[in-house]
Amino acid sequence: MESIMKLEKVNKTIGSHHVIKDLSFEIYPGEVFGFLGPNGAGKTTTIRMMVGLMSMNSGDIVIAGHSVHKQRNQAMKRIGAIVENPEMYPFMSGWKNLVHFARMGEDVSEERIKEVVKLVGLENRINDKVHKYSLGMRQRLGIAQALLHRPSVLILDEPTNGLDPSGMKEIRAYIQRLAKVENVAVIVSSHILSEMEMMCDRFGVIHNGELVDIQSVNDAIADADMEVTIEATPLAVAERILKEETDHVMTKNDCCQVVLEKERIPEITVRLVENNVNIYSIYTQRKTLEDQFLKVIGDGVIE
Ligand SMILES: Nc1ncnc2c1ncn2[C@@H]1O[C@H](COP(=O)(O)OP(=O)(O)OP(=O)(O)O)[C@@H](O)[C@H]1O
Repeated sequence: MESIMKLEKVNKTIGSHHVIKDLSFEIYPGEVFGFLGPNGAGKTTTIRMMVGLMSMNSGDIVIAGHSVHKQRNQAMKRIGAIVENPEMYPFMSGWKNLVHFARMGEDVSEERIKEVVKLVGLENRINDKVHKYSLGMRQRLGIAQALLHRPSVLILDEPTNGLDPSGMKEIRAYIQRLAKVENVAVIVSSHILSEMEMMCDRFGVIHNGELVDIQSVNDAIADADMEVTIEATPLAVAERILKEETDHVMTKNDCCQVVLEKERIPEITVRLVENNVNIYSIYTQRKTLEDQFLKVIGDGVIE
């Protein structure tokens, strides 16, 4: 599949600080792409360059075949974004707000407005004034507004920020659905990793302005190490054998806890049994995206 957005060796220096370093990656239609990184990693700077709010020092961003450098207007027409809080008129209804924004763009029909309202599930409340909306509803109205002109890429900076768990769940479901229905590539930035795990198809991790990891969420989950808790006696023997196999061994109550690749579990179980260790139970739990993320960025200290 051909990508819809391509970053090509993007560099940005602010003052004397080299904030973005040779950043290259691609985004595909219909996917939800999580853009992850600790505070100060360069996410907002990158997003500001994607939406044309900030220039690059070198490199290029190509959106639906249009270079942000050479064909800025065409490139920007293909982008929908909520970067800061969406601008809404609180004493106008959601519908009137959308009509107002539709007039500022080209070729947005009433049919299209109805379509985006349905996509974000605001049909029943669209005639209410925006000041009566919950934060989640305002966020969904913002997404509807960003979708009006049928962008190829939708960029949402921290879309679940400030929402309660049920609001977060709702936004997640709408984002996933609209990516598929509209075949739009959605880029979501966040540092809430459990959120990303539930919402995204792929994710990229940026640290100190550099891309340090990019992979599908499914691969990340499949590759994740397992946390294995083994209830065994004699515990001291089990502990000694496990310590020969891995550095990550902890003993708790009647159990040893180790972190291992899944493939190693059978061989280690056999070794324990061969050494006359009695095994009463083995409990395995996959490490989360959060653990993987910390592994990639180390202790998260920004240089
Ligand atoms: N206007 C500016 N002047 C000086 N330095 C800046 C400016 N804007 C950003 N920076 C620096 O660039 C780096 C990247 O910042 P950026 O805001 O892009 O990070 P971020 O990943 O979005 O972080 P956060 O998650 O905290 O929003 C930081 O070190 C920041 O201090």
